[in-house]
Amino acid sequence: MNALYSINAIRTIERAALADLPTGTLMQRAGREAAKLAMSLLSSSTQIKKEVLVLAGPGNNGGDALEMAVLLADSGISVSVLLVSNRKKNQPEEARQARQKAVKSAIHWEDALSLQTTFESLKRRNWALVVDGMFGIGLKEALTGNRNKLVRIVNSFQCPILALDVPSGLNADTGNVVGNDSIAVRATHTLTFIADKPGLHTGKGRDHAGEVHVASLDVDKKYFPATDCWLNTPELFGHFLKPRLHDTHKGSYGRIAILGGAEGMGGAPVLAARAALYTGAGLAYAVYLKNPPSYDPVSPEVMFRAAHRFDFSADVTVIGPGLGQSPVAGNYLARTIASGKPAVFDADALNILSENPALQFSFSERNAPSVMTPHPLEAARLLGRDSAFVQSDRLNAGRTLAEQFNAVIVLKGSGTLVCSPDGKTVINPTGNPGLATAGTGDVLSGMTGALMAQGWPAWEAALAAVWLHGKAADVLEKERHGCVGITAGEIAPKARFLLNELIEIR
Ligand SMILES: NC(=O)C1=CN([C@@H]2O[C@H](COP(=O)(O)OP(=O)(O)OC[C@H]3O[C@@H](n4cnc5c(N)ncnc54)[C@H](OP(=O)(O)O)[C@@H]3O)[C@@H](O)[C@H]2O)[C@H](O)CC1
Ligand SMILES: [K+]
Repeated sequence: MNALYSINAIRTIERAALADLPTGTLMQRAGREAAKLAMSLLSSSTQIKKEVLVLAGPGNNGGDALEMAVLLADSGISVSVLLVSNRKKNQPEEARQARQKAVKSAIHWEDALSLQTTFESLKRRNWALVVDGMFGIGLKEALTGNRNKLVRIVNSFQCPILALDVPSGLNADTGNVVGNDSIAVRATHTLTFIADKPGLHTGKGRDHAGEVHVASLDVDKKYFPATDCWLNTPELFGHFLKPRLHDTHKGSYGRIAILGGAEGMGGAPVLAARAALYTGAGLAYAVYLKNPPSYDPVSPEVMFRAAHRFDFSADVTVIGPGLGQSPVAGNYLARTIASGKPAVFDADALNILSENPALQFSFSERNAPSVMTPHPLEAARLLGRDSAFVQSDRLNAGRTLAEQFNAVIVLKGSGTLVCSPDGKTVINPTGNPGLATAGTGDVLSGMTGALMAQGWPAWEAALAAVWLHGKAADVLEKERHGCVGITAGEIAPKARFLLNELIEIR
């Protein structure tokens, strides 16, 4: 359903399925599905003469592209193919057969020998659609030389770009561009084969893959191994979306305390506490290390306390928003870890933790439900690495932290990950760059804590909070005609609506 599979798993499935099918079956199916999607993209093009450029690589990804090109040409569409590698040796058998078929079709072949002239002519033409069938899951190294130049040209085109299986240059496991600072196709649409892949949805994946479509190629479910990786949907936390009973009171929905608010950062706990109330917590305290305000006129429902009067009796503590890294903050972090109560660890709580091996040890010994919500730099500090390391393989970083700290990890960023200590990974598809603004992390930690305070397990609370937080930003983006200028305080009221809507439709 929303399962995601690694390249290795896809290879295993493909091998098993191919062994039971005549040669070329899956490639022909891939070509047919690609032709269908290409036709539908062309049908919304306003161009009168609809010319399609197909880039076909040396392997089976190129074979898929040629199967598709033949079908388009057969139906009267003007198709030009550029063979990205003319190599005939070691060509996979299916790809060789696809090329033989293509040679006999009405395809126009671009000159692959005088590439510089060809590149110049490609730039001048007004394509209705470009299909990227250069490289799929077989790409091994960065795209260099002429391939790099070609991708640069393709990325400058204004027309729809349809990537087959994976945008060339993107690692389908990690969502990183192969060769780090190299290049990958920026597609508007990706048609991925057999099953969906994690790298299309996290890191750089979302920017490169565009709208992702999955074509299973009718591969029987019996070939699919169990997976531990999914895209986030409300089905994953649906069990806890329950209407409230009349005979309940505020205590039934939990008390949450947000611990932070060092000098100069007093807004962060308020944002988190408000978000907790909007997500249904019965009572929310904003606990300040020093000098709490007496009340917040905008949200007088939030109760303010000084940390020295806080006794960790709340059902859930969220520690981190505006916490700072003072020794006092460190003491409260140690007490939260030792409290034996469910807790969410965010922001400076994570920074303090990353510098303190003794705290890390006591953290890993905790038995109470724990959620950590690092952004890539905080995750990097916890791992003793840099953020480039985290971003180069976000799944690996999230899974490592979950195991190391025995906590649910929410690794924020494009395609936020939720990882559990028992190895499950969920990638969140909601959200947009409007969330890249101050305070949105505080809102997320407040929302997560609020669901835990209402009795949700840490895993489902994190999944729901991340999904609702992103979806709220998507709703705001639609309403405002763009994602620029979304502010953190706007998110929780929208998330409240979405949460109630999910409960209602269940
Ligand atoms: N087999 C089927 O029926 C189906 C396959 N599908 C599609 O197949 C691809 C995977 O195909 P594969 O041939 O394994 O790999 P690719 O086409 O992605 O690319 C491999 C070729 O690319 C060369 N290569 C790799 N990296 C580079 C690079 N940096 N620069 C230049 N060339 C590169 C590689 O050459 P080698 O010499 O290293 O072997 C290969 O020639 C999959 O993505 C699907 O699109 C479908 O699933 C349908 C069924
Ligand atoms: K591709």
